[in-house]
Amino acid sequence: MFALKPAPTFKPFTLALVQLGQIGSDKAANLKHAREMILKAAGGENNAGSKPDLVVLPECFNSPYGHVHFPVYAETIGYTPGKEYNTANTPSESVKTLSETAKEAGVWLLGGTIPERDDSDGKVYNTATVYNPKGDLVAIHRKVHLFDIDIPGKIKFKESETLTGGSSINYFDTEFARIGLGICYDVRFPELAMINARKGCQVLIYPGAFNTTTGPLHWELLQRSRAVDNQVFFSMCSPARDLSAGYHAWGHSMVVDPMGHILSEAKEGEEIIYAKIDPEVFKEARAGIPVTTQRRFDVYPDVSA
Ligand SMILES: NC(=O)CCC(=O)C(=O)O
Repeated sequence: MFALKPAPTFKPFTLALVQLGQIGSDKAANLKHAREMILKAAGGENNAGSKPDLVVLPECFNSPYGHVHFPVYAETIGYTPGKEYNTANTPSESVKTLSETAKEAGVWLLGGTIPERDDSDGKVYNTATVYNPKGDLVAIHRKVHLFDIDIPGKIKFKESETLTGGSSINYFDTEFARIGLGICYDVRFPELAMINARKGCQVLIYPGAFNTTTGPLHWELLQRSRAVDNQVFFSMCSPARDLSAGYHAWGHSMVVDPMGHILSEAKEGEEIIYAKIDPEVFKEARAGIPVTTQRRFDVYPDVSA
């Protein structure tokens, strides 16, 4: 079992997902647009009725999505988990932009993912970065499971041509919840979500970019499954669909509650969606269907760690 500091008391909060469009080959333009949309999400009118506490961007928001692009757009972050990080001196223009924008907007920001080069090993990762409302970089997650698939006649994709998989499981604490991280294809591996849930995460959020083949089959199914099997809020934030791009993202960013209800869902285009996260729903789900206390680790001890 895990020796951890207790999770923060789960409090109501508002989540905003930015289903970002206009992601092209000009990184500076991508960053500029991302900044505008974060500020819009943080300041604009919304159906949740309050300023969001946490804003989320999609996977690979600063570059086109494809293995040939990752090394070209990769930036060095140099973040060590648990160590203070000075974003004022960061070599990464994406980290600088996200840090400044989180501070300007006064929100927590899960800044989607960017291709990250680790100078210590020269490897490139698909990495999510997280900022508090002061603009401090407080957590990263490197995509653990690389998206290598081949569905004949439909889609072939091989992130491992240029990316390396991360090797840690990550979450961050806010004043309203413990939030577990994953990235896109990571959602297909229930173990990752399960471990974060058992570490006390009440909410799991994965920037993602499914496609028009697997999206209609599994995007909603997997999110509702991870939500229900862990009795947590689960959310994925996609880029908008762009049929002129090399990769056609599915869109449909969504937020699911611990009973499997979809609280909010985008369509295909650029859109900001909001959801009120209510801890009562989490408590009621766990009290009514108490699987979190009914596990039989005596029967399956190999997954009890
Ligand atoms: N970016 C990704 O990891 C895509 C994952 C995906 O589409 C899937 O079907 O899984």
